[in-house]
Amino acid sequence: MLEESITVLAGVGEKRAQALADLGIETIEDLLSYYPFRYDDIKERNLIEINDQEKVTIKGVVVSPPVINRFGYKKSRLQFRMMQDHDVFSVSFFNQPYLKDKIIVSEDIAVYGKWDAKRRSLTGMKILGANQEGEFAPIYHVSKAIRQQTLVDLIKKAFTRFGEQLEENLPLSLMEKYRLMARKEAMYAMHFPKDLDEYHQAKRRVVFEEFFLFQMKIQGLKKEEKSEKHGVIINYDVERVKSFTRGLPFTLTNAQKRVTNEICRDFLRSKHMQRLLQGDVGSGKTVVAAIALYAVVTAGFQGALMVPTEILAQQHLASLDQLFDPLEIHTALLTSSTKPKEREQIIEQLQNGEIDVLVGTHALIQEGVDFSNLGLVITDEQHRFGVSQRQILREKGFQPDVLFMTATPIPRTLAITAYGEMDVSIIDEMPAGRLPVETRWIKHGQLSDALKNAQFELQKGRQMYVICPLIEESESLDVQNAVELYEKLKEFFEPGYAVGLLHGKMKNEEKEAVMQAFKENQLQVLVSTTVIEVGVDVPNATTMLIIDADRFGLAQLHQLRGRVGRGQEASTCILVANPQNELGKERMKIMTETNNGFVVSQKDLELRGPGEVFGSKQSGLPEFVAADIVADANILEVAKEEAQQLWQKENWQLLPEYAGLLSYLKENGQENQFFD
Ligand SMILES: Nc1ncnc2c1ncn2[C@@H]1O[C@H](COP(=O)(O)OP(=O)(O)OP(=O)(O)O)[C@@H](O)[C@H]1O
Repeated sequence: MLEESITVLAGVGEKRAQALADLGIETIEDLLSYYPFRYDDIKERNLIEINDQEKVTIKGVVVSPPVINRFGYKKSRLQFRMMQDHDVFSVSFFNQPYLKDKIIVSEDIAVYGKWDAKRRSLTGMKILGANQEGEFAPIYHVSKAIRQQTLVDLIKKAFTRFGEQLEENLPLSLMEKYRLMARKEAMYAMHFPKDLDEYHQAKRRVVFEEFFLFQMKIQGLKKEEKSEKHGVIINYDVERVKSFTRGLPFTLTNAQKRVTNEICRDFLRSKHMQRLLQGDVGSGKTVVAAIALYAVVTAGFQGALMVPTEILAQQHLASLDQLFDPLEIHTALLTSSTKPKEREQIIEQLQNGEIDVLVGTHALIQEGVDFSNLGLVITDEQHRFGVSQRQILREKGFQPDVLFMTATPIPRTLAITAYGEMDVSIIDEMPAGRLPVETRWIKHGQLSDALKNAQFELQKGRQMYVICPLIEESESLDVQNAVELYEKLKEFFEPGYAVGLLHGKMKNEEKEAVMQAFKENQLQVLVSTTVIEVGVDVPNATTMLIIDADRFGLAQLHQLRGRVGRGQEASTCILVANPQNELGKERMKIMTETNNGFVVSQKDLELRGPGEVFGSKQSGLPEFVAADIVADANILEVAKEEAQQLWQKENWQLLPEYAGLLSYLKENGQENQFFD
């Protein structure tokens, strides 16, 4: 069975299974659909046409026995000579002495490696069987514990044993209409394509399948939601909402008023709200969320606000508590670190309706958390609240209105295509009195001058963030970096000003305590990794210093910069970077030239490509394995239309042509009401 654990494969014990699980591979099906992220071209090449330093596969005959030289304990070089046509050249393999047995004089061999034209030698990376099939070698994301070859072997084994069970899940009519490859062949070819054309065909099929299945779920859910007779109308108390808004510490911007009206209008309709609220960093989305939650409560419903991190959950709760009258609105916080006893109490109070607004991380919609009357779910960016989450709530009997908030401008058509129908509200105006953040780019050598300047700001009673980069390869290096910087800055600023440290490895309570101290101005300088990226709001912080700024993407830099300039004071963002390439320089230049998030995102798209920007978790769009919602937008559009049409067919579920599709959808977690 495809859902079986990978431990059924020979060679996968407990340890290896764990290493595979770390890569997200737990079942046979996971393994079969763990596609390579690129392929090495291993088409055999002729010596004459190869350029210096090119990675190639050369086929020839072995003309000298292999010789091994050892250096030190583990290092070695294995050398032999090969001949192609009448050309003889040398081949070296480093630190792979065990390959010796594969090199037999007078036999044919194919070696993949890097060609050094001057020396006429090949530095070997791999020996390929002389009858290697295909022109491409798949390259996977692997880990220390799982090597490329191990994965390839496992995937091949899994195909041999389970490949026959990969049943077709697309209806024949669609396969014919779009000339799609069969599922089994396509999945195999995604790993081991014979040639480029086969790869393209396989990819097209796999992408179509992903989009089509996704759209089937979305359209199915929509149809179901529409057919519910008792769509909820959230009849909020206009006067109370008005007076709440009047009581805010500031007047709403026109843009905030407009989007609030749009949301409130949705409440009064029985149709479910599915709205995307876009607004640049600091444009005041949180307040709009607060008004929406307040309105829902006045109508006797409960509201939930989901955010990606604990710190943010804490912070949002604190700001809501400040805005709401505690006698009137009862809020609570639920995250994965809420103590069991407290959690129990919260759950009870949710069920009996004592809690009006629940703020939390995704723990909020987990098993065992039941509301008494949930009317609205607001989710922050970076948070997926997709089909399956809606499904979970539906099963609990709720179909709340949903508001997604994001600072990343997702092109409208894209959002609609990806989510089904979605309305979009845009806050295109900053609160009055905001001064644009001045952004400067300096080199590392100028850092101490920048710190001295920053000190003037601190003297005025302001605060400062210092961001050190995330080192993706290693979380511990990351922490080490942050700690070193923290020590240095402590030396520089203390005793006059207190310096705090925040990084991903700290316990949640520690993080909260540091954040709280910074909010209360007990700390004036906060050294942090990117954990503060989204949503942190300390208006008194006016300086943001980003170390090695060229290592961040533009959208991320803009998010970080958005942490300052949130009050009435002039703020500065200093990018410290010695970029190694043009792209890095270009990024620094753009940041110093514009403060507009929409422009930054547009440039980010141009420089990094859509896959990087929208394929990433940041946009809050659904994630796909092989498909890319921007690059494959045409296929997405077609898949959406096809899914829509199919759902319009009366009882398509009963027709034999769709048996494969239906059983696939059922087996993949969609065995809920709307397919029965
Ligand atoms: N109309 C307004 N007038 C003055 N200040 C405002 C207004 N709206 C919001 N603010 C303040 O501006 C700051 C930023 O608002 P908020 O945190 O809601 O922004 P956001 O859009 O959620 O930003 P981010 O995407 O960075 O989280 C807050 O300190 C908030 O109190």
